[in-house]
Amino acid sequence: MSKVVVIDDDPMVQELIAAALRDLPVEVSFADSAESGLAAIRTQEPDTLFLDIRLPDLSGIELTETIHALDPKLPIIFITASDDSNTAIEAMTVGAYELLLKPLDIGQIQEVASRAISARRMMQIPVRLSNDEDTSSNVMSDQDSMIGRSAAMLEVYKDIGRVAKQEVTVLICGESGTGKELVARAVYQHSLRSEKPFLAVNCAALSETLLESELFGHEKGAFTGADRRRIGKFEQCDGGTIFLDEVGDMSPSVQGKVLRLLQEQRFERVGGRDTIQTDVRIISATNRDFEQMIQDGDFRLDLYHRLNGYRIDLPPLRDRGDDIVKLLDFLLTKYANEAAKDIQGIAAETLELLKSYDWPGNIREMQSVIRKAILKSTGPVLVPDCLPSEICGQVNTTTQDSRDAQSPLQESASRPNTEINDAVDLVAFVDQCRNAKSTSLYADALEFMERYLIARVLEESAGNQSKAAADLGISRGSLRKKVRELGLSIEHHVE
Ligand SMILES: Nc1ncnc2c1ncn2[C@@H]1O[C@H](COP(=O)(O)OP(=O)(O)OP(=O)(O)O)[C@@H](O)[C@H]1O
Repeated sequence: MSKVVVIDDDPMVQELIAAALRDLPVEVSFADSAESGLAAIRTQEPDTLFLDIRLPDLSGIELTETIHALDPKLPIIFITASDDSNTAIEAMTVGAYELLLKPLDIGQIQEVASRAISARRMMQIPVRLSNDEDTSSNVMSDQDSMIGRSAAMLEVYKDIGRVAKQEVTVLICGESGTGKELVARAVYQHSLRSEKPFLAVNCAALSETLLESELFGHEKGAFTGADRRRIGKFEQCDGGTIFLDEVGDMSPSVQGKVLRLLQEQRFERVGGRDTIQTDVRIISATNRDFEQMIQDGDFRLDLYHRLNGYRIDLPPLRDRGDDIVKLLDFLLTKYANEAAKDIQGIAAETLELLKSYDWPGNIREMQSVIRKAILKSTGPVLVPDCLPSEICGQVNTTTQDSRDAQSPLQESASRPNTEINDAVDLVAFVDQCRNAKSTSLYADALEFMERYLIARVLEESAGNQSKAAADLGISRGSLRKKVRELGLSIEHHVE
């Protein structure tokens, strides 16, 4: 469970933060002075800190230096009553993760705390490159493991070792769900900047204006809604590492600005005149075909060369040979433990089906399939009935060779639309989760509902992403991200 410390002498603020964090899996401790706060940080070793800018014995900004000496990567969320942009700037330049203005809002506290805890997790939880025989014994350790000892994965581990300590940019390419974020974290954790922050930005999740402001910051009045100056990630992360996820989704204007930053290590905030110097290492990742994007004029060749100081290609799961079985073993133990179910293994027939499936959503899809199979299972061994029909059906009708020869469109035409059919009975799904004593019912039910909704809208728009995104009221980038996260496939719906 993550730990949060709140240093604020206002009991109302303490109460509000306690109420906001009540439903999150966090343990919260409170302190009302700089001195007691420091003691709490020493004993609790928190993952995130809420810090009042005005404390009775010292200012929060002054206290930050001591806190950073204790824990340089602790995300600090400053709380301030003043809407004074100088305070905001000072807070961000001493290394604040975020700044909250009073009056505080419960939803905002929850959102910022979740982001900070996840940022801390990325920096702190070691990524273990697992080429050991025994994967299941490591399941309970507090590490994120990259399972796999296939020749292709050993090359990836070697690449990480070769490049981590070099001060060059790294470009990680691979299909969705292949582990690009884990690789980025492993590079950072083994780098010379591992004691400095690591901040991730998903370039597909934000509109062009918001992405530009997220990366470079903005001046007050730079655009509608810019009601105060904001410090961007490149300024905030000086000395550290920025992970640009889905970098292929950047608009041409943001591409131009990132290129200049890479060439000169300088930039201006949106709407600003001051030139800001920064020193960041960029690791980026994409699941798009860069060569094709460059040919089509969608990505700048000069920026590609700058981002590609060293390229790591992650193989799709279907090309990782025996790693599939190791991953199945790892995930089975992990999710059976989580669901507190006594699952002893996978039936031979089920294993054959899982081995011959082509896993278009890679490891993320496998996680989802195994979690659901465990929930569905009524005995100690996973039988084919526990698998979704696209896995059960496929092996009976096509051999591996004939499938290799099929185009995605032929393949989708031969598949029943199980994403929609499997997803209609929410009541039965919730019943199954309750019977299995699931401890992640909320997340599971939301995923179940999203899967149905997105598959249905994609089906109705015949795979037209712009139309589907407009109908859902989300950006195309967010739609693509959701499709990937849920292991769905857009081609599957194209007529
Ligand atoms: N080799 C591996 N062993 C175990 N788990 C893995 C491995 N690779 C990835 N995972 C897990 O699979 C999930 C997806 O990984 P990750 O987010 O790194 O993929 P990604 O390539 O960045 O996906 P996307 O392109 O959709 O952002 C994560 O939960 C990650 O921990």
